[in-house]
Amino acid sequence: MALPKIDLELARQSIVSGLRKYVFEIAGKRGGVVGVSGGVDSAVVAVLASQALGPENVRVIVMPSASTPKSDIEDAFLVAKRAGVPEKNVELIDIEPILGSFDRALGGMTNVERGNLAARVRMAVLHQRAYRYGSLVVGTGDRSEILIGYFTKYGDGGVDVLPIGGLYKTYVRQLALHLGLPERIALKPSSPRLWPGHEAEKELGISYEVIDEVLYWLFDVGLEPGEVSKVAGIERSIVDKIVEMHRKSTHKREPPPIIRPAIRYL
Ligand SMILES: Nc1ncnc2c1ncn2[C@@H]1O[C@H](COP(=O)(O)OP(=O)(O)OC[C@H]2O[C@@H]([n+]3cccc(C(=O)O)c3)[C@H](O)[C@@H]2O)[C@@H](O)[C@H]1O
Ligand SMILES: Nc1ncnc2c1ncn2[C@@H]1O[C@H](COP(=O)(O)OP(=O)(O)OP(=O)(O)O)[C@@H](O)[C@H]1O
Ligand SMILES: [Mg+2]
Repeated sequence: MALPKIDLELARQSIVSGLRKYVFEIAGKRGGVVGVSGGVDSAVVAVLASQALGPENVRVIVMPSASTPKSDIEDAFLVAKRAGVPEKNVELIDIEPILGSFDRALGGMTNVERGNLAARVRMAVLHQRAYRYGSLVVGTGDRSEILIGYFTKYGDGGVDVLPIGGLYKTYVRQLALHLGLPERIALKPSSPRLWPGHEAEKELGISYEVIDEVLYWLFDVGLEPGEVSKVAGIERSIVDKIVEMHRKSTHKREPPPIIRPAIRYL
């Protein structure tokens, strides 16, 4: 069985009104800043942020590195246009020189170290811009990535609000089509592009179709792993791997534990 269908228009409306309320009323800010990559998550968030906050109150920052394909940069600009964000609010910031200076200062890095650093450099840029414009950093993490910990701690995880954090990747793709985004973007294979050729499903070793179905049975229905395997017809070892990804990434979803000192007032 595949994931059940959802009312996409209801999801859209509730995210738009929730985001508007959070940014303007609860946080008391003027707008939102979004890092747009050319991938589906940031495309959907850019459009929803524009609908929620007004296109003139949204800033789009495109931040390629050496491992970003040119076609992604073009898609990112197309997304900003489709979201109606005025050209003056769209910025291209090449992060390669910033990464280069870290490389020199740190004496070289592995692919993974450099990739996670790229995510943290983007986070730092987004917060600098957000502060300047009296805005919030609008995050692009989806429910699948959050539940399995597939994001860089204090990198793409270092955001102020998560409009699609309650939607599995499968639903984000459907919402992208519902919002009228091009199929090329809505159906683009998910890729963090943290190193050349880096693709999410290759690294994870499981497709999002399977991940989302397992997460649905575990977290929405509340079944045990053995039951999930039977109901979904998915090998037990795959279900266990997803459960393990969730368990091992608990620290990414929670604030750092404070080690409580023993205090005796004298
Ligand atoms: N048990 C524990 N309790 C508290 N903290 C713990 C910890 N274990 C590790 N840590 C800390 O966490 C750090 C490791 O976490 P982290 O730095 O995130 O590193 P890590 O989870 O190893 O790598 C990030 C993963 O997210 C993927 N990613 C990143 C960015 C974007 C996207 C995307 O989909 O676009 C995907 C990336 O491909 C990679 O698989 C360690 O350096 C350590 O500081
Ligand atoms: N080149 C980039 N320019 C601007 N922001 C980026 C860039 N690469 C990554 N980001 C930011 O990091 C986030 C995490 O990347 P991620 O790859 O998970 O999202 P995505 O590309 O929008 O969608 P998908 O996960 O399907 O690839 C992006 O949504 C975006 O906010
Ligand atoms: Mg991507």
